[in-house]
Amino acid sequence: MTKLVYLHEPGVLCNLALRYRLNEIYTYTGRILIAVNPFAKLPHMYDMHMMEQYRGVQFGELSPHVFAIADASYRAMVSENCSQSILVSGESGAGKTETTKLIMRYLTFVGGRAIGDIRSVEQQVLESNPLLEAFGNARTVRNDNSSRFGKFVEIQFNKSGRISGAAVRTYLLERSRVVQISESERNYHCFYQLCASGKDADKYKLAHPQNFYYLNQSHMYELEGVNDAEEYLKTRRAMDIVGICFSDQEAIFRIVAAILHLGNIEFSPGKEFDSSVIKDEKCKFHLQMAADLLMVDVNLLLSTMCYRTIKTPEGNIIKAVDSSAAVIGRDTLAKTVYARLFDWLVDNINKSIGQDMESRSQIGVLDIYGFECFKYNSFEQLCINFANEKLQQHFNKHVFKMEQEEYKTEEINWSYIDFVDNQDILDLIEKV
Ligand SMILES: Nc1ncnc2c1ncn2[C@@H]1O[C@H](COP(=O)(O)OP(=O)(O)OP(=O)(O)O)[C@@H](O)[C@H]1O
Repeated sequence: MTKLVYLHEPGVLCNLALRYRLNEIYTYTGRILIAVNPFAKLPHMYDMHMMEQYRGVQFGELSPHVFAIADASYRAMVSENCSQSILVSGESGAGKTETTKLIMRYLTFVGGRAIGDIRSVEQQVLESNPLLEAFGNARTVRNDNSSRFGKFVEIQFNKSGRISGAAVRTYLLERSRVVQISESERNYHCFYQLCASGKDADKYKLAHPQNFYYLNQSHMYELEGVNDAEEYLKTRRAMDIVGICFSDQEAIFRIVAAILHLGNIEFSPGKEFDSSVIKDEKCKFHLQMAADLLMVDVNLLLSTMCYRTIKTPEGNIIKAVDSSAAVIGRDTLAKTVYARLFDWLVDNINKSIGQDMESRSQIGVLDIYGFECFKYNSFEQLCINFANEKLQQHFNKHVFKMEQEEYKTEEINWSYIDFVDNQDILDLIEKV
């Protein structure tokens, strides 16, 4: 890209389109790799032979490839003894998650664990994917399996450059999706999986998703080529693999079911001004189910939604709230419980993969949503766009400065993947 005479948007797009037509999905802009989603399986691009070809080769010598980025990152870590990060950014459906998996595959290839290890870290991280996807992925208008959270996978290495552990950190789970979905989209996969699970669904008094408010705001219930009942079994298997015991698995799905029942609780105005009561018998049933599944007192659960506590220096004042505030309380509870469940799952996955607290250095792969702009944008879009802006500023500062010196290019904003000092990324994430 840097060899273009005029580096402007039409030139960049034309170059990408021409290369794409020649089946060249990767293009460099200096040290940054642009990947165009092929939406087709290209096994020859990622096989063992290809990995062998890129191993240890000077960056830029071979055709642009995601393996070249991973290799340069690995070599920089070994030779400079400094942790690295690879940032994978782009809009929804661009191919970030697939790219992350390819990077991990390559890193395991060059830095595979010592002989004797039964399961590689890549295997372990990949095996935990169905679980993360069941609880953190959903159908959007752009992608049937869109990750609704950011992910930072840290691959840890010992002093001989061998993988010694890994950890997955997640950011910005889209909590609002639990209680609100747009037309043609779905809530998180786990809800539909549980509804389709047969005996387990009966146990928790669940039925078709159209019966639950948190699922029926959009009329999209099924995904093409996906059987939710089978996916449920896969999620259960993934839980077995990461060592979540049967009773914890039961607790997880009790919480998922409780959230669906919570969503069906409606309120009517109470007798007193600005107060609310539960609407009818049907809602009472869902309230009782939610309380039973969460193992909490039913009256206490109701009062957490219909009342609020104001803390004053003189003590707490308990005040009734109107029915619309009670709905907000209900939704907040559902979102918080779900987000905590997700964090708990991530913790368990990390325990199962095993971290090396004494690792010499690490390569972090950040897979994070790109800029978003919808008809209605919420606080989440602000956070996502802010995070992207900060990351881009960082790259513009560190990477483009270097390139400008080298190639005299102008600053452009683009989706990129690249490697930088790992500590910078960690500091940045903390700030964001
Ligand atoms: N390198 C690739 N080769 C073949 N297919 C790909 C590749 N990258 C992406 N795809 C296809 O594109 C789809 C979407 O990719 P992916 O889920 O990685 O996007 P994403 O950027 O992570 O999206 P989101 O932000 O919504 O999670 C994949 O399911 C896959 O079919």
